[in-house]
Amino acid sequence: MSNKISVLGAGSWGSILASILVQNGHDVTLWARNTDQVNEINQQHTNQRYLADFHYPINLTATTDLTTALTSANIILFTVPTPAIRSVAAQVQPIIAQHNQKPLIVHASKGLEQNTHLRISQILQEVLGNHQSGIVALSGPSHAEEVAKKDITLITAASTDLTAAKTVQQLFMNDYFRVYTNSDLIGVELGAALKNVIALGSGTLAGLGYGDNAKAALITRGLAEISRLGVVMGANPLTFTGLSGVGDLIVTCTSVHSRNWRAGNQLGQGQKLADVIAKMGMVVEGVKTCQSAYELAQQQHIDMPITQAIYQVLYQDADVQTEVKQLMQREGKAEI
Ligand SMILES: NC(=O)c1ccc[n+]([C@@H]2O[C@H](COP(=O)([O-])OP(=O)(O)OC[C@H]3O[C@@H](n4cnc5c(N)ncnc54)[C@H](O)[C@@H]3O)[C@@H](O)[C@H]2O)c1
Ligand SMILES: O=P(O)(O)OC[C@H](O)CO
Repeated sequence: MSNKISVLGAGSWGSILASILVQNGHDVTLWARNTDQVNEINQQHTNQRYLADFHYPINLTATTDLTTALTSANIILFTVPTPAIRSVAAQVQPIIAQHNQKPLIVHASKGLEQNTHLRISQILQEVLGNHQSGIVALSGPSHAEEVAKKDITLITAASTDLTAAKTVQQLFMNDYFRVYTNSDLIGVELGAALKNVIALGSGTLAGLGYGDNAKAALITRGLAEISRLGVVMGANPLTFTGLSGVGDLIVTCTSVHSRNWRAGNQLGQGQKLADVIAKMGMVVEGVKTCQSAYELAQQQHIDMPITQAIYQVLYQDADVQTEVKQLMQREGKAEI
């Protein structure tokens, strides 16, 4: 069955997810705020700033007009960075309030809101109000650059409403993109958000010249602290052994495609955070989410030493090498 899908946000992830949906036979409109970018997608079928040299399906159309993008959409996919979710949802809300049927709300973003510490589905629920079916989070190890090449990619569609998760699974499944379902929305969203913080740390270690032992140690102990916070927040600990947990942690902590890893790498080489972010020109979600994760850990009295060290570097101008030393010199502990 063909669906009418509105994809909000035309960065690397939104534009490639929109392409998959078009390839899978759906009627897709991509919404972006930048006119030049929309013209480029519609006329050249490229999006050079975000996915250089990739050609989008010719029947993928883009618009800067949100009302046009949302017209008769039965599914809305949010793919803007976390800090933009609330403002974009606030623009969507009055438009879909006029629709006879409530669209299914899906998001593919990875982060926690600053100050409120809310997960993305919570922000969407707050702004859009109750929906007939639950909000679905799409998450897992998936760099757009590899999906563009149709490399094999496996992700998870998570919702408290399994029917909604299965609908999203069917939308995206094809011979290179395989989607599982998961009812643990909290665990999937927390795994997605918190892995970006650990990936900043992994890049930093590489920038400082540490090797594979250090990387494996960081991934493993990073997973331990993600799970500790996740369980207190209501997640199923098993979710962190899945695609949105260890799967995404591995890819983001080891891939040169990762903006979070690359940002950390540059910090480890001594560059300033503001310069790193300015040069990236794309979202580095881990930076803002680190502050939320740090504050949540403080509030919940959860031991998250790696997140704390990264917070000190990002927000308190702490010396990176000193933070690594301090992590290593903590008192001996039991592993589990
Ligand atoms: N890139 C990937 O491979 C990938 C994979 C999985 C998940 N994600 C997640 O998807 C989300 C988006 O990432 P991305 O890589 O597409 O980011 P990006 O930086 O490539 O693009 C972000 C897009 O959002 C737009 N945008 C930003 N603020 C906006 C606002 N207020 N209103 C309207 N548009 C706005 C930007 O103009 C840009 O087009 C992030 O949460 C990221 O963690 C990315
Ligand atoms: O490039 P990053 O670091 O934002 O990571 C992108 C995806 O989340 C990887 O699964």
